[in-house]
Amino acid sequence: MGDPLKIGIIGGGGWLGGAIAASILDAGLVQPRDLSLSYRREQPHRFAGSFWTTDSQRLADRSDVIIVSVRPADWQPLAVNAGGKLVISVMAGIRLRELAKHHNTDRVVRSLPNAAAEVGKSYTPWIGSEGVNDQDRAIVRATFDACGAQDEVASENDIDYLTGLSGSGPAFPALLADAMMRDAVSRGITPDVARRAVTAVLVGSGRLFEKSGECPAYTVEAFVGYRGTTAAAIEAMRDAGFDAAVRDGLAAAFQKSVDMGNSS
Ligand SMILES: NC(=O)C1=CN([C@@H]2O[C@H](COP(=O)(O)OP(=O)(O)OC[C@H]3O[C@@H](n4cnc5c(N)ncnc54)[C@H](O)[C@@H]3O)[C@@H](O)[C@H]2O)C=CC1
Ligand SMILES: O=C(O)[C@@H]1CCC=N1
Repeated sequence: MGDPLKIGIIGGGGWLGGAIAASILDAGLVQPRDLSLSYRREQPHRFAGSFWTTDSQRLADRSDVIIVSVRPADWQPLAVNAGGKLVISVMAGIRLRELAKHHNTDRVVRSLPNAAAEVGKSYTPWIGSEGVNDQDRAIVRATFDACGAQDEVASENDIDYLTGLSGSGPAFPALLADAMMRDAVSRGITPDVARRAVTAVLVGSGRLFEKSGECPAYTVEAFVGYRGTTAAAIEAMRDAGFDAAVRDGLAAAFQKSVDMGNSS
């Protein structure tokens, strides 16, 4: 890649922008002095040695790669001319064509990390426009490998679907954890014990999946095969509509991403 890479993150003061900044600094993909971050109101007290600004055009002018990490509703008023540079969007819904037009560049990437970027465990699907070259692809891979794992996917339709599945994904175990905790507390378990138990279940099962690499269906069937407490729980949850609730939730997220693209 030759000269040190200069990266700018528009919305670097936010949740995801800050997580990406921390990950790429930790990975040594960018040096603090070569990282620029823009914010809207109050400058966050992090990333000492990097360049903070409220002027996102100035950020773009001093960067080779511009990551756009503002909320979709804040993107239309964001007037930043990338002048042909590589622009990587992490925004839900916004399509490649609109990104290219809006930022005056044919080198655009649409990506969708998730909140686990904060702990280096995001999964990030992405797709590039025709103008994206091999060196750009290497930068995108390095950026999102630093945040966890990444895949280049075949279509923007895949991104719309994965926006719900993996982009929104960390919210779903949180939903399950919340439901489990509330049930436990309603049955007299102390909130402290309930929280420790539920957290251990989530972290432990995630690690088990990562280690074994086995298909979730196999794990479920193995538990069902015991014909014990787990089978009783799984069957009751399925009878109450668990699979349909997941399917409907993912369909709603997919449709929302498509609708956001249509209205951007
Ligand atoms: N948080 C998440 O789990 C995920 C978020 N995303 C996408 O990432 C983007 C950012 O989301 P979050 O970080 O969660 O939101 P956030 O609200 O925490 O961060 C956005 C930041 O952009 C700043 N901002 C807005 N307009 C600006 C401007 N003109 N110049 C400079 N800064 C500006 C805001 O002040 C805020 O700090 C969204 O488009 C969202 O769709 C994608 C995947 C996961
Ligand atoms: O909820 C959202 O719209 C964003 C995109 C995926 C996760 N957060």
